[in-house]
Amino acid sequence: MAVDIVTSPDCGLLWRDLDSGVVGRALLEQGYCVTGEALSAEACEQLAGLYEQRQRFRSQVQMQRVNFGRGQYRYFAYPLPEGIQRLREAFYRKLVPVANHWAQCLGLDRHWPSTLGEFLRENHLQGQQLPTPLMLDYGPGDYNCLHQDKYGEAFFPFQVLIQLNRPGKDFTGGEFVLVENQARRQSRVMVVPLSRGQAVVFPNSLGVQRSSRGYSRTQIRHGVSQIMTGHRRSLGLIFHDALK
Ligand SMILES: O=C(O)CCC(=O)C(=O)O
Ligand SMILES: [Fe+2]
Repeated sequence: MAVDIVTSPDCGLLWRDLDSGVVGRALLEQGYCVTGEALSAEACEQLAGLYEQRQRFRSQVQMQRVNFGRGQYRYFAYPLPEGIQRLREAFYRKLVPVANHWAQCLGLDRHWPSTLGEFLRENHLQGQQLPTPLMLDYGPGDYNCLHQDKYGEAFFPFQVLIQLNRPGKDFTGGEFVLVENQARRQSRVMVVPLSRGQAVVFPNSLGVQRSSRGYSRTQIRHGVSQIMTGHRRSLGLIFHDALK
């Protein structure tokens, strides 16, 4: 069946298979969670093609100019393409129980509302009104330095990255990586294997480690290793909006 990611998302698989309990356990035990195929090959191609439609984006960043690495990304403008809006809402709904459990483990005085709409209304009242879903575009030699996507006081503790091309075929290198830092410990690196259409759910900034006395906080950063050959595009879903 033909899909049109712009007007109607192809995320039936996601709603069926993405179980909050499974995601929560993977985040705690492994540090991240890779989903099954969140988007079909056709949906990935359509999404990757949106990058050329300049009017869909509010801004563009040349990563080299701001010392973020090498490559380019664009933040979508509101209203988001329908498919991206629905993906963002669907992921939020699945992740919010995990976020609230996370807050309990870490002793954070935070509670996230059950729908993305409510969460964003709160963000907007705090002045975080700019949409943060983005597409990234990398060519040979490009890379994305380790970073955290914080855009103000309001934040959601997880974010999602969807791989839109075929690793090993459309590009080589360009691995998505996470690095965990914990006080008085050496850093731990996680290289996340992703095929086209798969999504990874990962901590936005604060990680959780089980310790003998319960849970402790870690700092998580993410990035992309250098693309060796070909081109790589990805879709990032960040749930909090950004300050103007
Ligand atoms: O291109 C990637 O895989 C990383 C994207 C990223 O930094 C993000 O979605 O926040
Ligand atoms: Fe990022």
